[in-house]
Amino acid sequence: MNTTKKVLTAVTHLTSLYPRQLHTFHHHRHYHHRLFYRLFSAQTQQRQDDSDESHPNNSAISDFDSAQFSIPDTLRTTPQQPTWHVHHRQRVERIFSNGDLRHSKVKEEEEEEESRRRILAKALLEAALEGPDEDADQDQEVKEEDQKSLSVGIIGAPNAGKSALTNFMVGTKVAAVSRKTNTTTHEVLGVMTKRDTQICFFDTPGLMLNRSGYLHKDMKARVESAWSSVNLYDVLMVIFDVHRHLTKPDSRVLRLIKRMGEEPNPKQIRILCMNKVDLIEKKKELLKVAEQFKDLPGYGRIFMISGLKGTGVEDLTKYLMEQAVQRPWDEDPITMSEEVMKNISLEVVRERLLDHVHQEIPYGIDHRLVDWKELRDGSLRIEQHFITSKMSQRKILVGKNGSKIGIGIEANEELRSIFKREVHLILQVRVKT
Ligand SMILES: Nc1nc2c(ncn2[C@@H]2O[C@H](COP(=O)(O)OP(=O)(O)OP(=O)(O)O)[C@@H](O)[C@H]2O)c(=O)[nH]1
Repeated sequence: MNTTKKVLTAVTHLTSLYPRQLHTFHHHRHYHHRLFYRLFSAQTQQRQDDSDESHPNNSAISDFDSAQFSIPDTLRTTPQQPTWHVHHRQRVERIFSNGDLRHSKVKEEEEEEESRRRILAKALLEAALEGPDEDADQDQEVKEEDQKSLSVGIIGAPNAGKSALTNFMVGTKVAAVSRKTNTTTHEVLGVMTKRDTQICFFDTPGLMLNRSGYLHKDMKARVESAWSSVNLYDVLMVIFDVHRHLTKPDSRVLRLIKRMGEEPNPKQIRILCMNKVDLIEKKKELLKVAEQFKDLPGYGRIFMISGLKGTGVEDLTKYLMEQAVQRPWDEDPITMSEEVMKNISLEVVRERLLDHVHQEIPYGIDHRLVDWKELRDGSLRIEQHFITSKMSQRKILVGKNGSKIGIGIEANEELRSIFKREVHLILQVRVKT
């Protein structure tokens, strides 16, 4: 857990404590006050950034605009000021305090202060007791002489699950980043940097064998150079779809597995990954397959995994980490071009949307990045629009009374932690007329 996450966890815990605190320590009048405070803070807020109000897209009719809702600043320890006019507030407070406004206000403030102090002390204590922060050292620079590296070539038939597995290991966003920074002959599928170790995963496309287990003649020259470079990886991971192998085996895949495992390569560790184990109901079947390949001396280990669900992936990652050798890293783990960041911002919102909508984003909805601006304070203003021609689709995206606002809040938090800076994410759902 990185520091931000740790603080967020502490503060989430802190906010969840609030209702209990209200019942335990505060009398009902105070409770009403807090309740109204909450109602006030749900009112429309003024935009705080220096965005251009006259932006052409902003003037368009929008059915739902997340900018109209305040994104809670979870790290703030003092409550946000209500936006209702002070007179309205005082009137409401007077009703609930029977005119004894001053007295109750002082008392409330004292109680609030006391309660804040307690909660903060508790949260800090919990954060301190949580033990060393696993990812915290990732923010620290690792000296070149301390760096360890491992290159892993992944080989398998199309659809074996190479990308899904790499995505699971390194995180989708990181994979997307490294795809773009790739400069090698083989495509970089992903880069995982943990503590002093960096693992680069490479795809090895076009390395298919013909039915007799040899290279296709027509592509021989091109493919041969690819094959020779396969030997340059520290680890070669042969991956196959075990479900397909049990239901509709492909002789070419079988030959590939056999050929790679025929004999040990003194300069390379080879491992065999039986992927998509989640699709196999009778787990005994898996043992049969493992049995089938156990006598191939070329493989140091056989792993049973599901790259999509994550089964067995931790074990595989641990194994790979242990194979890393003293060598400076190849990739800068944190460089991101603006183009990549833009794609990430779209991907994160789409992911969140899928989580909330529980179905595919309806066909025909246009999801666009309409504005990307770095503000003077270093924060990012990102505006994305969903454009649809159907009211029914608008309902799916917006939810009842804008209940899907959570999408924007969660995506905003995630982007903030990926980009390591403040993010103002504005989402709009618009109906084409
Ligand atoms: N059930 C299940 N499906 C998986 C798993 N891994 C991958 N898939 C699915 O298999 C399909 C192919 O996965 P990819 O990761 O794109 O496969 P790939 O090897 O990168 O494919 P190419 O890019 O064609 O070489 C996708 O629909 C994945 O969702 C798994 O562990 N379990």
